[in-house]
Amino acid sequence: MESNSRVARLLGHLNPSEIAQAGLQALPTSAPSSKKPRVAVLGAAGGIGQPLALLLKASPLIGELSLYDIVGTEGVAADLSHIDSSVKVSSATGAEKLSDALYGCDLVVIPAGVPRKPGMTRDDLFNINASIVRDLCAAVAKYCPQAWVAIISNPVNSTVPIAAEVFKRAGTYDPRKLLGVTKLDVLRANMFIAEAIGKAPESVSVPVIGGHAGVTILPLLSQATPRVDVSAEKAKALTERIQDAGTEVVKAKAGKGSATLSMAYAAAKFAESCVLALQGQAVVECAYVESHLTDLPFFASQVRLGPSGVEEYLPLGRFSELEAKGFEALKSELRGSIQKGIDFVRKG
Ligand SMILES: NC(=O)c1ccc[n+]([C@@H]2O[C@H](COP(=O)([O-])OP(=O)(O)OC[C@H]3O[C@@H](n4cnc5c(N)ncnc54)[C@H](O)[C@@H]3O)[C@@H](O)[C@H]2O)c1
Ligand SMILES: O=C(O)C[C@H](O)C(=O)O
Repeated sequence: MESNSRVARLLGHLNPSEIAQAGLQALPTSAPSSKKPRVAVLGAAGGIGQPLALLLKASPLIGELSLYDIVGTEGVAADLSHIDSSVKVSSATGAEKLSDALYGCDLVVIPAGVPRKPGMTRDDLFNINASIVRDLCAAVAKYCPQAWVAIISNPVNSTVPIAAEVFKRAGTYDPRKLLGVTKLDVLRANMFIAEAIGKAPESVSVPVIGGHAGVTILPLLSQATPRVDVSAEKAKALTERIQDAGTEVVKAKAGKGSATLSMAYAAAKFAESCVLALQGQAVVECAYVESHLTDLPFFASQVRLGPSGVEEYLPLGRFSELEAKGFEALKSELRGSIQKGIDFVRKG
């Protein structure tokens, strides 16, 4: 699996004809599946979990929705099960029922864990959320080792490396199927830029790279569609607003948690992209994944998803001066957060 993972990363830099010219063989890709998938939400009774479950229950792409939490799952499932959509809803509560929740899942979405309060950083959540993600991923490795795993729980910069280590230990690690969810950063970038340039948000697309915390969130305004023609000062202000957007919500909620509704929307869209990819469509998303695009072992960038998971890493492209500075500035924090996650599993 490890050598597969290295080849996958190498192949991520090459297009199919370069792969052929180099005499390399692409990794075996999974066949697309026509079956509507079974999707699990772990942390389904929470602030994100509930609206996410609602959006997935309403999705025509999902076959079964498996809801899991340590408390309150049955009520959420009973409520959702009255909605007249074909998605079958099941629920499981407590660690002894986790296996029931995970069996047969194609995609596992994890928003389990505590959210920030004003004055906290995402890293302040590490002490509680690291072990939650570790234990849930250990169960994924046991009960649905083939599933794609999308991690929302913060600090994402560390929880994704934690999940990778857990899967490596279990011998089930496939880096193409482990995705840190950074789509909310993209939605925010699209929205704030749309407001700034007077365009419809639906027509705006801004790649966001790096990680998911403060300065590690790096929106690439210079690569946005349509072109963003603003002063350097305005570009800096917009970049900082996107980087601080999570904190903006934490402050506004004044002790009652962090972004839940926008996150649920972002996660539902992301989950649908994963499902479309599983079914054979090529979909491009920004996600925080194991990567060799930079010298950081995990990095968020645009990736092309297909039936096997991440099938191509899109190039980072040319940076503006502001972005080049931002890229240098994010490296040490992101590297530290990645190492903290790895050490938690290796030394913990
Ligand atoms: N990636 C992102 O962009 C992003 C955005 C917003 C929030 N988040 C993060 O998502 C996480 C959840 O946020 P929230 O607002 O939904 O919090 P919440 O407290 O409202 O909900 C969390 C849920 O997780 C459950 N839970 C706790 N331990 C569990 C376990 N071992 N197994 C299963 N479920 C468990 C809780 O019972 C609760 O229902 C936080 O860590 C938050 O920082 C990430
Ligand atoms: O800011 C937070 O703590 C939650 C989330 O990471 C966000 O970006 O909204």
